[in-house]
Amino acid sequence: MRNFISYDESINILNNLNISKITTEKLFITNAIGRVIANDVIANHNNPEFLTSAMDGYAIKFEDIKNENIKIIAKNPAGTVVEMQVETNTCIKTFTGSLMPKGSDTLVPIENVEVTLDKIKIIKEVPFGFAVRNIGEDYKKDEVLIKKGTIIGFAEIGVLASLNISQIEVIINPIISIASTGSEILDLGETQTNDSQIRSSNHLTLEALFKSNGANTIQMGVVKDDMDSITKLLETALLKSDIVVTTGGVSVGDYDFVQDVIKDKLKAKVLFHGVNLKPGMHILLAIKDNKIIVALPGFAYSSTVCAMLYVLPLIYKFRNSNEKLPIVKAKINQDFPRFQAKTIFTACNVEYKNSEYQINFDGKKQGTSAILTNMLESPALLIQKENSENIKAGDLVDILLLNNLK
Ligand SMILES: Nc1nc2c(c(=O)[nH]1)N[C@H]1C(S)=C(S)[C@@H](COP(=O)(O)OP(=O)(O)OC[C@H]3O[C@@H](n4cnc5c(N)ncnc54)[C@H](O)[C@@H]3O)O[C@H]1N2
Ligand code: MOO
Repeated sequence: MRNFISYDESINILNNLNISKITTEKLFITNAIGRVIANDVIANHNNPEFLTSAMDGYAIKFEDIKNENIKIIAKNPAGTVVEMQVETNTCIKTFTGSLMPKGSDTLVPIENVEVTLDKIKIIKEVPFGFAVRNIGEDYKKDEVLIKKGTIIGFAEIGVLASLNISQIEVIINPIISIASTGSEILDLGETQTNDSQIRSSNHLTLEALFKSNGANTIQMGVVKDDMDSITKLLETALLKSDIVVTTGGVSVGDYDFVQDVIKDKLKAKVLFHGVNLKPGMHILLAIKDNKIIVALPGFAYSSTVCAMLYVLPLIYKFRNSNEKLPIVKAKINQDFPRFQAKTIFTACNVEYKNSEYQINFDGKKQGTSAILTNMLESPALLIQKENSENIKAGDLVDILLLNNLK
């Protein structure tokens, strides 16, 4: 008899896995978008380095703010360093991005002055230090600007560029091989020869999910319920990848061979097979030659949910990143009793309204774990833990935001 462990225990086992192989490569910054940075990025200068004008106007000494007769002694375009110094009764015309001239402390915008020949009269006062960007306004020397483990996006690229860093060291993404098993499943374009055959969606759903969440994927396609074919496929996949993910063949049927291949043919170390979880109770996690095998159930909703719960955290581990599954609180619109003594993930709709996430089940189909269409549009998964209370309308519940994983 199979020993079903709790969901929390299965996640603990996953979290305790040691990933020895974390390797890095150097990339030009815009080729590193979506990758995880391997080291902290520390500012080697203040930005700006000098007092800098934030508007077009006249650099003055603040003591002259009520002076109606200030002489313009020079112009100070951005990109130049003006030699002259602002003294009492004088100003220097200064532009956005120009350094503030020596002696000045305040910038009076063009709109606030009347100019007559080479003199200005301030018609609208500004406070001391107006429109002057302080040294280190954006960042200070020695500040940690980007922490290791961060995923590189547009803001990181901009900050790296401002530091004159063209190449960065990033973690090499894990390689995941994906295969779907089942004698009834057909790959795209394969000719259907009898009514029991269905199109395989799992191998492509998972490829998409893993690719958009930081893995390199090897698509192994579909394989029939045949011990030798499954063994060969897994052996090849293990050679090429860090993680192998299969779907189907892990339940109790006569043709559920994936579990037998993993246990008896490959003699992999099984960490668990069976979790008190809905969907995905038959999930199997094993290790073979330091490679991880995740055998997911065949149903489309089950395999997708389990891939999110177990494989995405493995990707985060391999990338040494600070990513986490996007679990947030939401207000539920109806009572929701827990119908099984399991941890249950139920598809719902989510929207952000009145400063909170709100969920409902409008249009969600009920039936088996085969229903993948419940994950279309604006989906989330309601999480009910194994020993949680029945949920009441208006309660704040935990949900997993699915569109953040697209
Ligand atoms: N007597 C029992 N029967 C079942 C149990 C059980 O405990 N006792 N568990 C049920 C649950 S829960 C699940 S989940 C499934 C898991 O079974 P398998 O992992 O062995 O998966 P299969 O039997 O191969 O397939 C299940 C279902 O999914 C369809 N499928 C398979 N592959 C794909 C694919 N690539 N794309 C789309 N759909 C796929 C397949 O046709 C089946 O309908 O077992 C239950 N039975
Ligand atoms: O545990 Mo199965 O994956 O619900 O349908």
